[in-house]
Amino acid sequence: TGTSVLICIRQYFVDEDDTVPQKVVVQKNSRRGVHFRRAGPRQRVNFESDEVKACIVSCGGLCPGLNTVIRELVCGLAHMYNVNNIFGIQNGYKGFYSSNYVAITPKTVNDIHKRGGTVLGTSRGGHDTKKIVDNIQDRGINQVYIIGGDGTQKGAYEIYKEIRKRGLKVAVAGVPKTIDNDIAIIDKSFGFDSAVEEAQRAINSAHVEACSAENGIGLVKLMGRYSGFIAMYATLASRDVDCCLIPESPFYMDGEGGLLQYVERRLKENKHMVIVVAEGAGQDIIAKSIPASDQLDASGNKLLLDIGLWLTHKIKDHFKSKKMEMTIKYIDPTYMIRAIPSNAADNVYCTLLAHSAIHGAMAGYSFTVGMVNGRHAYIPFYRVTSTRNKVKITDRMWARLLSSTNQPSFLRQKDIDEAREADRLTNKPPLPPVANQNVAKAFDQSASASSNGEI
Ligand SMILES: Nc1ncnc2c1ncn2[C@@H]1O[C@H](COP(=O)(O)OP(=O)(O)O)[C@@H](O)[C@H]1O
Ligand SMILES: O=P(O)(O)OC[C@H]1O[C@](O)(COP(=O)(O)O)[C@@H](O)[C@@H]1O
Ligand SMILES: [Mg+2]
Repeated sequence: TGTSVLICIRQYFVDEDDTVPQKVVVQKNSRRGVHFRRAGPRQRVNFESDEVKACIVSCGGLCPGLNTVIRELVCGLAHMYNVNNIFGIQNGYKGFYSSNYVAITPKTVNDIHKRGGTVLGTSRGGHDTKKIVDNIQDRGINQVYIIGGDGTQKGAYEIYKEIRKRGLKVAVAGVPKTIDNDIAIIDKSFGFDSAVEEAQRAINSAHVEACSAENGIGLVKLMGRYSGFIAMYATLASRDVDCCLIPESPFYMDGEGGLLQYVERRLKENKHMVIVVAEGAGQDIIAKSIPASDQLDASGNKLLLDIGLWLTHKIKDHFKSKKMEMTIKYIDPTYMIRAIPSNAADNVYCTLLAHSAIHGAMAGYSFTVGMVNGRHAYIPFYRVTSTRNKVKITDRMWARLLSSTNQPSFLRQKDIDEAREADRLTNKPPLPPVANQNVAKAFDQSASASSNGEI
């Protein structure tokens, strides 16, 4: 009924009909395309302040900014909507049914944004939809804030569907977290900027080591299981990198146009070089020489072979066979990067995401919140979970990288054709799931089709 919305946000109400387009670059005669609900405070909210019992959980790997999101969810609920019944779920999804819920207040989270990690703890695996929703129901929780990556948002969608099935008045708000920046639809994920910035320190060290040796090579492995965004942006930011390898762009080692030939040429020209490799790059070529173990982590993610170590050995062996003096230093800064607190830009972004999530949950929506073309929007879960954001090697950004490093593209016509076909397929919108599950509103049975997150 809106009575609990405080004066301070009243003048900034968002019109219920405001939408954010998924695509801003279109052609003159393009169709209208997909639009999402614009995030922000509504005149009509679906909860009274004293009725709200909110909980917050963080899942998956660490990412700079997790504590900022937690802090701002708590402070935003308390200060904007006078909600004071807020609980932390410990150690990820399994904490819903295996640990005590911890009461949190603005006072207890006051300083946490200055620390890396998550004060709530996190984990992989342990998503048991029934047990989680049983606990939500038993404890009378009616707003669930879920911070996590692609796996976590899939889990949030399962929770949301179960809540709908049971007809509960519970809003589920997903806040997308991924240091790899691989979540679809959104412009970029929080923590990404901080990670790119911190990666510069590793690249600088690699450069110093490389420059100080005869034919020195500095090799840095950065995060990026399936998407090479951190590697690409860290390379573009640094200007010291001679070669960037990412999962999306296949490469080969031997022969004309191969990586080893390029490394040799670069050392002859420059006497040193820096290589940045995303952890998911070249997995297919390592698998040819080391039998892949096909091991999975607790969440079902494939455990990767260490491309950095493998490349180090291959490069060393190559120069040994050529009797050419060289030194290679391998740096893996993964956990040092993702454990830092978020930088100023990410802190602002985390704050806005948390506020947008709160406004949406107070209005009764269930969604993943995210910035889409610079505007905050409520995105139906299935849209963010059905595809993964990847570097498009047929796009201008990758072309910019190639012209900045001067590296060969390592691509054969077949690779380019495959990439074009993949782009064509990902540009096809995913089919909406079965009726009713597409609805971004968790309750309010009177809601018509226009209450979808997308319009
Ligand atoms: N398809 C899925 N359905 C339900 N829960 C999932 C699914 N995939 C992952 N999860 C759960 O989400 C959590 C985080 O997933 P994970 O892949 O480790 O990290 P992230 O969310 O950062 O990608 C884990 O607790 C995992 O059990
Ligand atoms: O060693 P862990 O904790 O499993 O994490 C490794 C993975 O975590 C990541 O940071 C991504 O984590 P998420 O899948 O949770 O977003 C990857 O870059 C890396 O592959
Ligand atoms: Mg993930």
